[in-house]
Amino acid sequence: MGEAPALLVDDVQDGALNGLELKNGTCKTTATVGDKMYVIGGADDGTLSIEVQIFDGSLGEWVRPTVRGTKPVLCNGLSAVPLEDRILILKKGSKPDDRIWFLEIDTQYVRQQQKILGTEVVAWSKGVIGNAEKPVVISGPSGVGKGTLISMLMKEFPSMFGFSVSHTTRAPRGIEKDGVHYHFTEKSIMEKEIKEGKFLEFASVHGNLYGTSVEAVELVADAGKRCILDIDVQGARSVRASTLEAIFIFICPPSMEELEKRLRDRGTETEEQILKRLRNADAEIEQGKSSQIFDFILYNDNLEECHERLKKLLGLDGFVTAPPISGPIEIDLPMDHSVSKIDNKIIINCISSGEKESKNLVILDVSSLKGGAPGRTRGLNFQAIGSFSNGLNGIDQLS
Ligand SMILES: Nc1nc2c(ncn2[C@@H]2O[C@H](COP(=O)(O)OP(=O)(O)O)[C@@H](O)[C@H]2O)c(=O)[nH]1
Ligand SMILES: Nc1ncnc2c1ncn2[C@@H]1O[C@H](COP(=O)(O)OP(=O)(O)O)[C@@H](O)[C@H]1O
Repeated sequence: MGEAPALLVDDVQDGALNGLELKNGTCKTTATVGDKMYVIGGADDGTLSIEVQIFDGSLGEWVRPTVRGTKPVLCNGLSAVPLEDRILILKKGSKPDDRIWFLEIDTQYVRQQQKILGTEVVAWSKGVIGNAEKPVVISGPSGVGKGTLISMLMKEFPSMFGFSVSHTTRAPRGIEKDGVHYHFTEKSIMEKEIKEGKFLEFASVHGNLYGTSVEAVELVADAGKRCILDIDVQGARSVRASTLEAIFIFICPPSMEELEKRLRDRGTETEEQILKRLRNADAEIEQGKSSQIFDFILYNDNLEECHERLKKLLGLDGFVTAPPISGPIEIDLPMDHSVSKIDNKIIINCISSGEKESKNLVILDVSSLKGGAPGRTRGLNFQAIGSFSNGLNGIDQLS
């Protein structure tokens, strides 16, 4: 707190209004919300990601907040539009799927993090047009067949589903590969990363630490796929309480005897580990059936039948290959644009200077935002209004 700012207050006050770019060489923009002015942009130390500093007018000092989420990488310019609890950031000259970001300043997640850390917190979340398919959370006791069912689904629909690769402190089994089945890690490293906010959820299961990193879920979304998470009941509860909207499925064994048989026949655990897993299974099944966490309970008696039922509840029955996934719609934002806001509509006035200079409008509707940090902000809608040569003629169509 109170550290020397990369930019002086006077520079900011002279150089920029809300959302306009500063002209001091490094690409920065500002947004003022209440007493706080957020300076967002490239750090002067050559860091490649977009940094955030806050000038708190009520204290008269600069604050360097704790920044959660994956930071966007630098670009040729930024525009900022303050919304109620977050700031919309438009990146100029970036790839189409990397143009819309949100800097959360007072969302539920940010307030929760502030409470834990006792510091000022902001969080990044990438914006997604429309509603991407919800991730699928699969839980159930050890040996019930979660991994088998997930493999079958991914084999049948390889381009549709992507697996969230968890971190774990347990040792790899014979055929397991680091980075594919799990990120095998050390307890001290994982605990440090948990403190740094890199995990969407984590839990101690059968004596080891397991967790889903925000990055694991984002990598699947980046590949345009629907994310599958294989996590325990505690993890499912944490995800349920987070902003990640998902479908929650609990897999039950037909009987405890059959569960024990499957675990023993799998032959991957020592006797001691098998007994620990069986002891934990009772409580997991009870919680899975009785808690309000799960949307569906599937009994995995006959494997093929269970696979079919899983496909049915994911809307995939009858498909030989996966139905086309409605990929992210991309908006084309030219380098030159100006931004304004009317109610819940962000008006982006694009200027493209070709042979004949033309202008067009893109209207981003932010009235139905869903999700957010840690993870994507979904539910953005947009409308493009055709080229016109002067003024803001098209704007009448908005209000
Ligand atoms: N909370 C949480 N649980 C996980 C995660 N990854 C795996 N698990 C759960 O940890 C438990 C043990 O997993 P694993 O060691 O692979 O054994 P298995 O279930 O017998 O195959 C299972 O209930 C998994 O669903 C994670 O990232 N977070
Ligand atoms: N419906 C089923 N009937 C019989 N064996 C099964 C069934 N589903 C899974 N299995 C077997 O049970 C063992 C445990 O399955 P696995 O997918 O590893 O469970 P989990 O991931 O839930 O720990 C594996 O050897 C698998 O082949």
